[in-house]
Amino acid sequence: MCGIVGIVGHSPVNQQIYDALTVLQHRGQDAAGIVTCHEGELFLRKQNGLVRDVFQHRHMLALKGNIGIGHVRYPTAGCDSASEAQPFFVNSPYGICLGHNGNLTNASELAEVLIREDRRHLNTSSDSEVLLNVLASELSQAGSPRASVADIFSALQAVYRRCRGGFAVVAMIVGHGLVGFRDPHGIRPLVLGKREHADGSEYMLASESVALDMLGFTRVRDVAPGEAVFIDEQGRLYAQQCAPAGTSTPCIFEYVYFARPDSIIDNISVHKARLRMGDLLAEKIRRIWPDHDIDVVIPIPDTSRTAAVQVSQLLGIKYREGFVKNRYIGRTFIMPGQEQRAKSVRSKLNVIDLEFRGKNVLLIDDSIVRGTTSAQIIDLAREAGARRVYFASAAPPVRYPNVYGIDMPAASELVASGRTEEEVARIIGADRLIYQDLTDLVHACQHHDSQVHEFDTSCFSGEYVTGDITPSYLARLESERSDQAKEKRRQVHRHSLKAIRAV
Ligand SMILES: O=P(O)(O)OC[C@H]1O[C@H](OP(=O)(O)OP(=O)(O)O)[C@H](O)[C@@H]1O
Ligand SMILES: NC(=O)CC[C@H](N)C(=O)O
Ligand SMILES: [Mg+2]
Repeated sequence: MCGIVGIVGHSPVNQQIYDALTVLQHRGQDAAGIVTCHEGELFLRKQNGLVRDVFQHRHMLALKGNIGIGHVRYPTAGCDSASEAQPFFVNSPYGICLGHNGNLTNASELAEVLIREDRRHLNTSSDSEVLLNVLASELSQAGSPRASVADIFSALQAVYRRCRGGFAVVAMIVGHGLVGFRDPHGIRPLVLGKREHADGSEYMLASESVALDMLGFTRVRDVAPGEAVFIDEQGRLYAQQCAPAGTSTPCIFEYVYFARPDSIIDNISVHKARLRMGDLLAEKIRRIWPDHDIDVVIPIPDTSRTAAVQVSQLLGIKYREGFVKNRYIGRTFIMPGQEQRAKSVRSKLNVIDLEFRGKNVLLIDDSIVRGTTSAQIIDLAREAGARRVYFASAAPPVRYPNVYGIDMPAASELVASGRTEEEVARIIGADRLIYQDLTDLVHACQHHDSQVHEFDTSCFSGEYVTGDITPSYLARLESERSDQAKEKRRQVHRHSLKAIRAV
């Protein structure tokens, strides 16, 4: 899940985009990039690493201009090399830069057509580079020295006809303006904000509203599924529905784990959704286990805290912080390899023994995906002297791959895939395991003014809203993107780099 941001302002945007990326850092820790434009010239800095490491003072000074876009990356396609950091750039037509959150499900077919028919060159295996080239190819049909707003929207209509999958995009056309668009199902989030300046209105697009809050922009609305917006350099906003409005099905995993709790996505407060997840989980525990013997509810920091507070309150059991998190270690789940993920859990979390000693503890997490966190945490709780260790997940079992921008490509790596809840409990070592029901999760995220009635629940249900996901697609994805396949590619990459240096 990447984070994207774009700003058209009346003063330099470099620091503002940097600040926005720091609050979107939880969406991608592998690479970061910013591109700005000043008097028709582009300034780009991108590299692997966290925002604070990628941009030094000298880079910031060089990022001139009142318009720009930024990206933090968590790879879901291609590889994790710096060459695939975003934003991407193509010089023809007009000069276009693009940052993408999501995953195209027909990227390889598109790449073939781009090379064979559109005569375009692709330099990486990134699906985002494919998306940029589809946009460039369609925009080159405009045929005029400067694309009109109508040309931009008609190019986007063609992009929607060609591209499948999940995508929220910010793009910048040199000397012209900022484009934002979102896939026809609205799987990936994109929100529009506005701020008044002495010289006129300023606009911002971002993955999450928290980035608007930080910069003093007011949340105007979410970009609608299949809609495109264009803001020219003078600060005029244009919007058009470019793909037939389908059913809006935002990714439910944003509410479970990805988004910050202080964000509002599709008019749904992530914080409130997580509170309701806690309420419904507590109700289920009460229903199926009325004579439980839980002494204390303990969250697994960070994301599960909101739900855990509610579980404790509704069950009338005390809440205790039993794990202390090292604030300098990032999110484990979005780290690239299993070895790194497993090591990080232990170095990230430590126990306060006295909260466990002699007690029956109920540990709460927002989700169990590979089981990396839960298995280690349960061991820690036992070592700390817990009598019984129960575990509850605020989300249902994750049994199916995600193909829309979350890197869960291989069913075989998901601890609940093909297993019953009892089997998962045995594997992670829990005395009892309780999962949220999917209908309850959906209820927790819905509310009457949100205008969202359905969600992309594919990793829980195996139902893919784009309708193009076949067993052979999933088999190919697994063979290309499992941890094992990625590690093999990294080795080859390392060797090839050595070979180049040796020459
Ligand atoms: O079953 P797993 O494969 O371990 O994945 C699930 C865990 O990963 C995430 O935590 P993470 O450390 O990434 O982030 P957080 O600090 O926001 O909870 C999530 O909150 C779960 O704790
Ligand atoms: N997590 C994402 O949104 C990833 C975007 C894009 N597919 C990439 O791998 O760079
Ligand atoms: Mg966690």
